[in-house]
Amino acid sequence: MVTKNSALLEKKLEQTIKARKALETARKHQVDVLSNFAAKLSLSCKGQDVALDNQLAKFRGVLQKGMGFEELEPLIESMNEILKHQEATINTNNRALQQSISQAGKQLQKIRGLPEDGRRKLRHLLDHELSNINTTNDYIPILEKLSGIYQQALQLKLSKADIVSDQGEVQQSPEIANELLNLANELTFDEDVSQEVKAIKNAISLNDSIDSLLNSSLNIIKVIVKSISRERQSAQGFLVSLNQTLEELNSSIVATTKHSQNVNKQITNLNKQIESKIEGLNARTQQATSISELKSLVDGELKLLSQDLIERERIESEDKKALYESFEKINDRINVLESKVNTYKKRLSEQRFKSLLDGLTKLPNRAAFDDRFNQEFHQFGINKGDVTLVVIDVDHFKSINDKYGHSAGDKTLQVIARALKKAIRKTDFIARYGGEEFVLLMPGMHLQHAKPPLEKLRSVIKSIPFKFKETQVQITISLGATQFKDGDTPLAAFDRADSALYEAKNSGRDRLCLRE
Ligand SMILES: Nc1nc2c(ncn2[C@@H]2O[C@H](COP(=O)(O)OP(=O)(O)OP(=O)(O)O)[C@@H](O)[C@H]2O)c(=O)[nH]1
Repeated sequence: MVTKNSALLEKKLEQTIKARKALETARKHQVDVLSNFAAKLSLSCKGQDVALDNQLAKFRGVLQKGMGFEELEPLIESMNEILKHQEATINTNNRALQQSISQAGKQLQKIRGLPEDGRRKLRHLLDHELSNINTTNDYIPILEKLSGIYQQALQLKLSKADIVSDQGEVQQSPEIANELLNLANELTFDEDVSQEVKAIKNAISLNDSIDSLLNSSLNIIKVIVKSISRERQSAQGFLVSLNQTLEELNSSIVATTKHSQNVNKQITNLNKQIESKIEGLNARTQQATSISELKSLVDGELKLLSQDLIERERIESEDKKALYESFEKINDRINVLESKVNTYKKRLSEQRFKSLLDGLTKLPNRAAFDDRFNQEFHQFGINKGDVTLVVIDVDHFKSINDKYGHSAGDKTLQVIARALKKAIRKTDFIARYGGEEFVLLMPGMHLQHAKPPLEKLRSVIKSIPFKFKETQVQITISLGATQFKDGDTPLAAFDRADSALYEAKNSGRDRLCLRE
């Protein structure tokens, strides 16, 4: 019985030992997996904090040796302490990162001419994505997007600035060439500089290397200096002749005054003479004793008196004649003066008119547009009437220049300008903003109502039968429109129309886009 019991006990013991071994093996496996995992996890935390790195290295060493929990516990405690600080540091860093991303984004928003899709992405990123961040990793896609938009902006800037090759030599700069062309377009002081300006424009469009552009800039400055000095000479000439005429006028008046003073003296003397003769006659008539004596006395004195009176009349009539002649002369000189002043006034007003007119298309230029734009904006501030603003840009205009020459490009701009002017209302205002860009102001026109006439404008241009070098060419325009709204600034309104134009360009050109 005892043997049977002990055999049973032995068997149970064996089973228990086996179960315990299986449990230990499973436990060891679990501890190995966990240790491995903890070691990997600790490696991924590496690099955040030196003290934490040291503790983690020790931690991994202890795990590798398979030491007990007693050795791990103090390490875990000190790492916990470090991690607590680490969390606070990460939070502060994240806040700083968020702030700097937001600042960088706002800075980017200020860049003019950023493509519309970049501008939209940026707005979404700043208004929504940036405020929905929970972990540091969430910043990564945002930073990627931001760096993409930065690249776009950088490209935009680079295309505007000088591009220097790896070898250090300055290459082409199409944007500067554009600006110079616009400047050259405004040089329309006198007919005789128009040929020079034409030659400069040709040079700019044929070669936009920095050296050649510098040369063209120099030539533009020379034309300006020449026109200014001619203008100054002409102003000086006018002042000299004005002065001369005034001097002549003055000496005429002085001579006339002197003459009149002389005549006055002569007449006063004669009057005195006549008076004393009358007095003498009076005294002698009282002494006369007979009629015959009285008669001969009066006869003699009257003869003398009448001679004096005739003399006085002669002097007076000569004086009148001299005065009349002198006034005639003065009048002539005043007339000459007046006509000189009028000629100069006319020239000045022509100059002002010309300086507000684009030389090539004869449409108002950018300066004229700025004047009118500010005026309309001011008016809008007072009466809040509808004003639609449209920016119009000729599509692929560069290729016209490239394929058919700059003169063909010029002619195209003239034809388009004429067609645009013809197609708008009398109350609208169109100007050449620069290059192949036009701006249109439509006072009293609501943006939605502007759609049909603007679509018509687009199709009018599209249907012009351009022909270059025997080739029929269709030219299209893209339009971006907006309207003034409360709280606007001229710049904000213009930017809206401009970004609507970008949208029209980016979505295929030959179209109108509206931006409320
Ligand atoms: N003939 C001529 N060309 C001009 C004048 N002013 C600017 N340009 C040219 O206009 C072209 C404008 O080109 P881009 O700004 O690249 O635009 P685009 O070719 O019209 O293309 P999209 O606007 O993108 O459709 C440049 O080649 C300028 O040299 C001008 O007065 N006369």
